Amino acid sequence: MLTKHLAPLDGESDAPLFDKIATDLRRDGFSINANALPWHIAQALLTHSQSMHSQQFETAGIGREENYNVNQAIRSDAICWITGTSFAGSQWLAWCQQLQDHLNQKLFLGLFSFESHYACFQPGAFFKRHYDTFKGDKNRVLSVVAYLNKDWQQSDGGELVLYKDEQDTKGKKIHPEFATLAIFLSEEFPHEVLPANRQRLSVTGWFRVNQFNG
Ligand SMILES: O=C(O)CCC(=O)C(=O)O
Ligand SMILES: [Fe+2]
Repeated sequence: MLTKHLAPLDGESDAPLFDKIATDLRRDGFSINANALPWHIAQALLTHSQSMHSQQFETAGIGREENYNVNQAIRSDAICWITGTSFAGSQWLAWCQQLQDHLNQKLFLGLFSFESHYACFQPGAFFKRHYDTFKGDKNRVLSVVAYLNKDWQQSDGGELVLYKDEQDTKGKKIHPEFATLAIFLSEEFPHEVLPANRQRLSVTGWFRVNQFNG
Protein backbone atom coordinates (compact mmCIF):
# COMPACT_ATOMS: atom_id res chain seq x y z
CA MET A 1 0.00 0.00 0.00
CA LEU A 2 1.31 3.45 -0.87
CA THR A 3 0.97 5.89 1.96
CA LYS A 4 1.45 9.59 1.57
CA HIS A 5 4.73 10.66 3.14
CA LEU A 6 4.16 13.64 5.38
CA ALA A 7 7.57 13.50 6.97
CA PRO A 8 10.06 15.86 5.40
CA LEU A 9 13.04 14.69 3.42
CA ASP A 10 16.40 16.04 4.58
CA GLY A 11 16.46 19.82 4.35
CA GLU A 12 12.69 20.18 4.08
CA SER A 13 10.66 21.72 6.85
CA ASP A 14 8.17 20.08 9.19
CA ALA A 15 5.84 23.06 8.76
CA PRO A 16 3.33 21.31 6.42
CA LEU A 17 2.88 18.48 8.92
CA PHE A 18 2.60 20.89 11.87
CA ASP A 19 0.02 22.92 9.91
CA LYS A 20 -2.01 19.78 9.20
CA ILE A 21 -1.91 18.79 12.88
CA ALA A 22 -3.11 22.28 13.90
CA THR A 23 -5.95 22.19 11.34
CA ASP A 24 -7.03 18.69 12.41
CA LEU A 25 -6.95 19.62 16.11
CA ARG A 26 -9.02 22.73 15.56
CA ARG A 27 -11.61 20.80 13.54
CA ASP A 28 -11.70 17.36 15.20
CA GLY A 29 -9.67 17.54 18.41
CA PHE A 30 -7.39 14.78 17.13
CA SER A 31 -4.89 14.19 14.32
CA ILE A 32 -3.67 10.84 13.00
CA ASN A 33 -0.71 10.82 10.62
CA ALA A 34 1.02 7.85 9.01
CA ASN A 35 4.71 8.29 8.12
CA ALA A 36 4.80 11.51 10.07
CA LEU A 37 7.60 11.41 12.62
CA PRO A 38 10.87 12.07 10.75
CA TRP A 39 12.35 8.70 9.97
CA HIS A 40 15.74 9.37 11.59
CA ILE A 41 14.07 10.32 14.90
CA ALA A 42 11.79 7.27 14.89
CA GLN A 43 14.80 5.08 14.05
CA ALA A 44 16.91 6.62 16.83
CA LEU A 45 14.10 6.07 19.35
CA LEU A 46 13.66 2.47 18.23
CA THR A 47 17.39 1.72 18.45
CA HIS A 48 17.63 3.39 21.86
CA SER A 49 14.60 1.60 23.31
CA GLN A 50 15.88 -1.76 22.04
CA SER A 51 19.34 -1.14 23.49
CA MET A 52 17.99 -0.71 27.01
CA HIS A 53 17.80 -3.51 29.51
CA SER A 54 14.37 -4.59 30.61
CA GLN A 55 15.29 -3.43 34.15
CA GLN A 56 15.30 0.15 32.85
CA PHE A 57 11.59 -0.25 32.15
CA GLU A 58 9.24 -0.07 35.13
CA THR A 59 5.72 -1.44 35.49
CA ALA A 60 3.45 1.36 34.38
CA GLY A 61 1.07 2.99 36.83
CA ILE A 62 -1.90 5.32 36.88
CA GLY A 63 -2.01 8.85 38.29
CA ARG A 64 0.73 11.21 39.30
CA GLU A 65 3.12 11.50 42.22
CA GLU A 66 1.41 10.62 45.52
CA ASN A 67 -1.62 9.29 43.64
CA TYR A 68 0.52 6.93 41.54
CA ASN A 69 -0.79 3.37 41.57
CA VAL A 70 0.28 0.27 39.73
CA ASN A 71 -2.90 -1.50 38.67
CA GLN A 72 -2.27 -4.30 36.21
CA ALA A 73 -5.99 -4.82 35.67
CA ILE A 74 -6.02 -1.47 33.85
CA ARG A 75 -2.67 -1.47 32.11
CA SER A 76 0.02 -4.09 31.73
CA ASP A 77 2.75 -2.29 29.77
CA ALA A 78 6.18 -1.23 31.02
CA ILE A 79 7.53 2.30 30.67
CA CYS A 80 10.79 4.23 30.72
CA TRP A 81 10.79 8.04 31.00
CA ILE A 82 12.68 9.94 28.32
CA THR A 83 15.22 12.55 29.37
CA GLY A 84 17.37 14.63 27.09
CA THR A 85 20.49 12.69 28.06
CA SER A 86 20.36 10.22 25.16
CA PHE A 87 20.84 11.23 21.52
CA ALA A 88 17.43 9.80 20.59
CA GLY A 89 15.74 11.47 23.55
CA SER A 90 17.22 14.88 22.76
CA GLN A 91 16.19 14.63 19.08
CA TRP A 92 12.65 13.67 20.04
CA LEU A 93 12.32 16.38 22.69
CA ALA A 94 13.65 19.04 20.30
CA TRP A 95 11.14 17.98 17.65
CA CYS A 96 8.28 18.07 20.16
CA GLN A 97 9.41 21.54 21.24
CA GLN A 98 9.06 22.71 17.61
CA LEU A 99 5.59 21.17 17.43
CA GLN A 100 4.68 22.86 20.73
CA ASP A 101 5.83 26.27 19.46
CA HIS A 102 3.91 25.81 16.22
CA LEU A 103 0.68 24.76 17.96
CA ASN A 104 0.96 27.63 20.43
CA GLN A 105 1.28 30.08 17.53
CA LYS A 106 -1.61 28.60 15.57
CA LEU A 107 -4.03 27.57 18.30
CA PHE A 108 -3.03 29.64 21.34
CA LEU A 109 -3.01 26.52 23.49
CA GLY A 110 -0.48 27.91 25.94
CA LEU A 111 1.44 24.62 25.98
CA PHE A 112 4.23 25.07 28.48
CA SER A 113 6.02 21.79 29.18
CA PHE A 114 6.30 18.27 27.87
CA GLU A 115 6.88 14.85 29.44
CA SER A 116 7.19 11.53 27.65
CA HIS A 117 8.12 7.89 28.07
CA TYR A 118 8.77 4.77 26.06
CA ALA A 119 6.08 2.15 26.48
CA CYS A 120 6.61 -1.52 25.83
CA PHE A 121 3.58 -3.80 25.56
CA GLN A 122 4.52 -7.47 25.56
CA PRO A 123 2.23 -9.83 23.61
CA GLY A 124 -1.15 -9.84 25.36
CA ALA A 125 -0.51 -6.57 27.25
CA PHE A 126 -3.22 -3.90 27.13
CA PHE A 127 -4.31 -0.53 28.47
CA LYS A 128 -8.04 -0.44 29.24
CA ARG A 129 -10.27 2.48 28.30
CA HIS A 130 -9.19 5.66 30.12
CA TYR A 131 -8.69 9.40 29.86
CA ASP A 132 -5.18 10.82 30.11
CA THR A 133 -6.43 13.56 32.38
CA PHE A 134 -9.57 14.55 34.20
CA LYS A 135 -11.78 17.46 33.20
CA GLY A 136 -10.80 20.64 34.96
CA ASP A 137 -7.44 19.22 36.00
CA LYS A 138 -5.67 21.54 33.52
CA ASN A 139 -2.59 19.41 33.58
CA ARG A 140 -2.16 17.31 30.48
CA VAL A 141 -3.68 19.14 27.53
CA LEU A 142 -2.47 17.30 24.48
CA SER A 143 -1.48 13.63 24.20
CA VAL A 144 0.94 12.44 21.53
CA VAL A 145 1.83 8.85 20.66
CA ALA A 146 4.57 7.87 18.20
CA TYR A 147 4.75 4.22 17.17
CA LEU A 148 7.99 2.34 16.59
CA ASN A 149 6.81 -0.96 15.06
CA LYS A 150 8.02 -1.84 11.59
CA ASP A 151 5.78 -3.91 9.29
CA TRP A 152 2.91 -4.08 11.73
CA GLN A 153 0.23 -6.35 10.30
CA GLN A 154 -3.55 -6.05 10.70
CA SER A 155 -3.46 -9.48 12.37
CA ASP A 156 -0.95 -8.22 14.97
CA GLY A 157 -3.77 -6.31 16.74
CA GLY A 158 -2.56 -3.79 19.31
CA GLU A 159 -4.59 -0.89 17.91
CA LEU A 160 -5.16 2.31 19.78
CA VAL A 161 -8.93 2.83 19.89
CA LEU A 162 -9.95 6.45 20.18
CA TYR A 163 -13.56 7.05 21.28
CA LYS A 164 -15.16 10.36 20.44
CA ASP A 165 -16.97 10.67 23.76
CA GLU A 166 -18.21 8.82 26.84
CA GLN A 167 -21.06 7.15 24.88
CA ASP A 168 -19.03 5.98 21.89
CA THR A 169 -18.40 2.23 22.00
CA LYS A 170 -17.18 1.77 18.42
CA GLY A 171 -14.25 4.17 18.28
CA LYS A 172 -11.63 4.76 15.65
CA LYS A 173 -8.79 2.24 15.39
CA ILE A 174 -5.22 3.38 14.88
CA HIS A 175 -2.68 0.91 13.56
CA PRO A 176 0.60 1.29 15.53
CA GLU A 177 2.94 1.31 12.51
CA PHE A 178 6.45 2.79 12.63
CA ALA A 179 6.50 6.63 12.46
CA THR A 180 2.71 7.01 12.78
CA LEU A 181 1.80 9.88 15.07
CA ALA A 182 -1.50 10.06 16.99
CA ILE A 183 -2.29 13.37 18.71
CA PHE A 184 -5.44 14.19 20.63
CA LEU A 185 -6.85 16.51 23.28
CA SER A 186 -6.22 14.70 26.57
CA GLU A 187 -9.48 15.72 28.26
CA GLU A 188 -11.77 14.90 25.34
CA PHE A 189 -11.10 11.36 24.19
CA PRO A 190 -11.43 8.12 26.15
CA HIS A 191 -9.11 5.57 24.53
CA GLU A 192 -7.66 2.11 24.99
CA VAL A 193 -4.86 -0.11 23.70
CA LEU A 194 -5.95 -3.54 22.51
CA PRO A 195 -3.73 -6.56 23.18
CA ALA A 196 -1.24 -7.42 20.43
CA ASN A 197 0.27 -10.66 19.21
CA ARG A 198 3.79 -9.24 19.13
CA GLN A 199 5.77 -6.78 21.17
CA ARG A 200 4.48 -3.23 20.66
CA LEU A 201 6.81 -0.26 21.21
CA SER A 202 5.80 3.38 21.33
CA VAL A 203 6.61 6.75 22.81
CA THR A 204 3.79 8.53 24.62
CA GLY A 205 4.00 12.16 25.65
CA TRP A 206 1.88 14.94 27.05
CA PHE A 207 2.04 18.66 26.53
CA ARG A 208 1.05 20.48 29.68
CA VAL A 209 0.01 24.00 30.56
CA ASN A 210 1.63 25.92 33.38
CA GLN A 211 -0.45 24.93 36.41
CA PHE A 212 0.46 28.07 38.27
CA ASN A 213 -1.02 30.28 35.56
CA GLY A 214 -3.91 27.96 34.84
O1 LIG B 1 0.11 3.38 23.09
C1 LIG B 1 -0.95 3.92 22.80
O2 LIG B 1 -1.47 3.77 21.69
C2 LIG B 1 -1.65 4.79 23.82
C3 LIG B 1 -1.05 4.75 25.20
C4 LIG B 1 -1.88 5.49 26.22
O3 LIG B 1 -3.06 5.61 26.10
C5 LIG B 1 -1.24 6.11 27.40
O4 LIG B 1 -0.03 5.89 27.65
O5 LIG B 1 -1.93 6.86 28.12
FE1 LIG C 1 -3.75 7.17 27.35
